[in-house]
Amino acid sequence: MISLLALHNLNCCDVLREGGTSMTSTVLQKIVVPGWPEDKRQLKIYETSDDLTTDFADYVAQLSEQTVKERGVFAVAFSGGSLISVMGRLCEAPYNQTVDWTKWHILWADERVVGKNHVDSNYKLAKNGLLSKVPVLSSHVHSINDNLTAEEAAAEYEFVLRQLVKTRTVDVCESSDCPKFDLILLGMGPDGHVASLFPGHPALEQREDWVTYLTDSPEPPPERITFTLPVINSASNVAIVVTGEAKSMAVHRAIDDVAEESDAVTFPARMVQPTDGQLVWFLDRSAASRLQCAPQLFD
Ligand SMILES: O=C(O)[C@H](O)[C@@H](O)[C@H](O)[C@H](O)COP(=O)(O)O
Repeated sequence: MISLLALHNLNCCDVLREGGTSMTSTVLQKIVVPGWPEDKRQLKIYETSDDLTTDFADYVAQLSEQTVKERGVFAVAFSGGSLISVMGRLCEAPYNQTVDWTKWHILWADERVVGKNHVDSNYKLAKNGLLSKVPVLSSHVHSINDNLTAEEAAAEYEFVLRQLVKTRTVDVCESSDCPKFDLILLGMGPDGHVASLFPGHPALEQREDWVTYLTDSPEPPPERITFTLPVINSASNVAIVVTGEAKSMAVHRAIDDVAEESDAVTFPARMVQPTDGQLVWFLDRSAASRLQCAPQLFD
């Protein structure tokens, strides 16, 4: 694994080269930025998708253990896409035995407004890829109502979320009054979208609602609901998992300091900046291949 800590002001950073630390990794490279809180932003780059998947499973399992100790529950929000197959590692030993699945409460950071059995359903994807294989309690799986319009489904999902916040099943963020998820798991599209927050779409601007809706998603299916940025940025932990060369330019725009200045307020993945929480990017080598902050990785 190659780990870069603290993503900004990388031009004034110290670079430390260390030996491999995990069983499968070959290189660990750590960039420490003076003045940047190392525990708030991390970028991890892996030689192989297998390295990534295993370290990601460790990360989720550790957060789950620590949070269950502290709060008695673990409130996590999933996205769709390839993230779910990465999460598949959690169904295997040792995680299937060591993770306290009965304490998990699961919501969706975004969902397509289709039936739960539809091939496009993020619920179905997560159910087949993870939830049906581990002892999560069905009463803790909070999926959207698939009998409603997108607008109604978003309003109802926000209501569900408000009830979970009232009981502190989902914690509350004191600075924003938004839900404070223990963990929000995101993928990223080649256009930089996260959850169903697409570049240039008004949903990206939404600051009042916790859950909003789209009927004109640039990517099919057109009708979706999504957490808004204030909810994502109020989480205790956010992980963004990205693999493949096709997303390397978006990774560059989301992370590098040299990217267009306007990207800070228009490029969704770059706008994921948890206020008090921690952000970890999990990348494979191909996805990281255009990162200017780490050219030494690719010499
Ligand atoms: O429902 C969705 O469409 C997703 O939640 C979306 O945000 C996804 O995570 C990205 O498009 C990346 O998907 P891939 O990893 O499959 O490219």
